[in-house]
Amino acid sequence: MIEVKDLVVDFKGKTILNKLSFTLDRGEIIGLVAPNGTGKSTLMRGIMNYLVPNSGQIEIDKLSYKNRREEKKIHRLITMMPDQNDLYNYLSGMDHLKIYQNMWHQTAISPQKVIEELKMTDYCHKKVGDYSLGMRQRLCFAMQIVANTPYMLMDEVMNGLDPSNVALISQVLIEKKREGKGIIIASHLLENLTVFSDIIFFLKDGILTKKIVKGQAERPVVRFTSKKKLLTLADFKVVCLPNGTSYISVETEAQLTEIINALMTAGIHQFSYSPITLNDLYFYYFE
Ligand SMILES: Nc1ncnc2c1ncn2[C@@H]1O[C@H](COP(=O)(O)OP(=O)(O)OP(=O)(O)O)[C@@H](O)[C@H]1O
Repeated sequence: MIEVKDLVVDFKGKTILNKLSFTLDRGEIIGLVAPNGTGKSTLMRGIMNYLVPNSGQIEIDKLSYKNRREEKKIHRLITMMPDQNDLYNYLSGMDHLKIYQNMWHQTAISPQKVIEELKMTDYCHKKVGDYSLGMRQRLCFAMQIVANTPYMLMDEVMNGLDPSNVALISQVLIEKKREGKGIIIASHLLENLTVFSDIIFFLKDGILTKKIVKGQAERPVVRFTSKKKLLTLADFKVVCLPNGTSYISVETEAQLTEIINALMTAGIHQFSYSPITLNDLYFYYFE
């Protein structure tokens, strides 16, 4: 289990993480959502001990960064997905995978198997300098999958991938979860995060403010767009999002009927009724 307790990170007097706490079990995926520059990478770098937090505790399977020996043990248990800038243009994809296989020889799986699974057979022997953005991204993901550590941190794993590759990597993530991996994924592809995450956290003001749990339906809402900005409708509070959508929360069936009648009376005939979406929640929390 990864346990983060009261983590504080300040940069130049600005508090980025402010007593942030959470736990991650093996066999669980946490999705991390926040606007650019909020602290997602800082949190991951803190968990990897790539930066020294101002205060707080980080434990990984009860090990902590208290000395070099424990740090080495931790880095056999956890990897952060490499960044595209870490790749060597003059080496092939296969070379990179072999380096990772050697470095994490205690846990590593066969690069060949991963290459087939990620459909990289056609290009894995070519030099990385000739790869497209999406090919490089798949290689970074493949490197972490080869290392095969029990815990994996992934910052923007879907960066630059087309929809087929997003679907492919989502499937691999689900498989990894079934194998018992504990994974944290920061992503701006909100709907995609719901495909594999067990819990999605919104990071705001240095803490995890909103927790969305898979299988627990969010409150239902009636969503609509109207030319005129409405603040209320028949005594119901209307929430106007900056993406042009408005919604009204619905608590009972009777309320639903009342809201629909009010919308019709106001000349609004197009609306939908469903649990609030992750996109709507994002705008509600961050705009
Ligand atoms: N080494 C550093 N020194 C000073 N400030 C830093 C440092 N690293 C990050 N920051 C600042 O901390 C804040 C959080 O950065 P971070 O990279 O964690 O954001 P993020 O949520 O991962 O963003 P993105 O979605 O763009 O990747 C930003 O304001 C950034 O400028």
